[in-house]
Amino acid sequence: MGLLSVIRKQKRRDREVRVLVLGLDNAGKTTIVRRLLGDDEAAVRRTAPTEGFCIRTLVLKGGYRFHFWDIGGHRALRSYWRNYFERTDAIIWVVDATTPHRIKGEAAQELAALLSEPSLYQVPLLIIANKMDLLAAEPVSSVRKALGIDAFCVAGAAATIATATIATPTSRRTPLEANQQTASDTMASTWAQAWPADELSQLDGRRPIHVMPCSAYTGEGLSNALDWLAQQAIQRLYRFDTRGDLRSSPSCVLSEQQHSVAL
Ligand SMILES: Nc1nc2c(ncn2[C@@H]2O[C@H](COP(=O)(O)OP(=O)(O)OP(=O)(O)O)[C@@H](O)[C@H]2O)c(=O)[nH]1
Ligand SMILES: [Mg+2]
Repeated sequence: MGLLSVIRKQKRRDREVRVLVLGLDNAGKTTIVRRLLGDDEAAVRRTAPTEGFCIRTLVLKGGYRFHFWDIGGHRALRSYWRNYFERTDAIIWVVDATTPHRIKGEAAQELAALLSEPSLYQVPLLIIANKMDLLAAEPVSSVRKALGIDAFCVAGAAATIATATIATPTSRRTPLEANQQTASDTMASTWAQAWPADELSQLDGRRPIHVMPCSAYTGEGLSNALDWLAQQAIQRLYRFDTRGDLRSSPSCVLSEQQHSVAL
């Protein structure tokens, strides 16, 4: 039995899932993790740049322990990212949707490097287009385009991609979002169909990628994002479990632990 198989077997027994939360500095990684963990409003809204990393653990229904490794995204820290790649079960890549220039340049480059990592091959990737509460936020379709995700498919990087949208209040819509109003409203009512069951059974040998618009401030979109991630990660590690108990929602959170380390 290979080492990977041994590790997988152990993880399955322990129901441990390791999730790397990566992205450029100021993207909103720590805010997202705090929102997911249900921290109080003051803690969610008052973050400081992460100097090293912080591990937060969510226990989801079914006893699955999701360890979120929130790692600092400042340029000086990025060379340390690879120290955490080993035994990763899922990646959350966060972008600040109000910074199209950074998404197209720095973020796209870092993401491309990440996806070419052999140790992360086949690891599910959730891309969060964050800060959708702000008027300056680009629509998720533009974020996806700027990141160059489609090119990974064309280049044969074997990805399955789905994109979802959230319905932004009309008063807060950017001109671009307003143009997409009809499509956006339709998608918002079909969240559950964003990743059909068929898709899950076809993922062997490929990397599932999902692009989700969210606001860590309001929490909008995050529950659905976690839901997708949980299903992908668990399906990958524990493929014999049923999907019935994987539907995550805040009520599925049973406990949490915290551990921080500065580099
Ligand atoms: N308006 C708005 N601001 C946000 C949102 N998420 C995060 N922010 C703000 O963006 C800034 C950066 O957030 P962090 O969560 O610290 O960013 P980070 O990605 O962890 O940054 P590093 O730790 O430096 O890598 C903070 O001022 C947050 O309050 C959001 O959804 N909406
Ligand atoms: Mg941080």
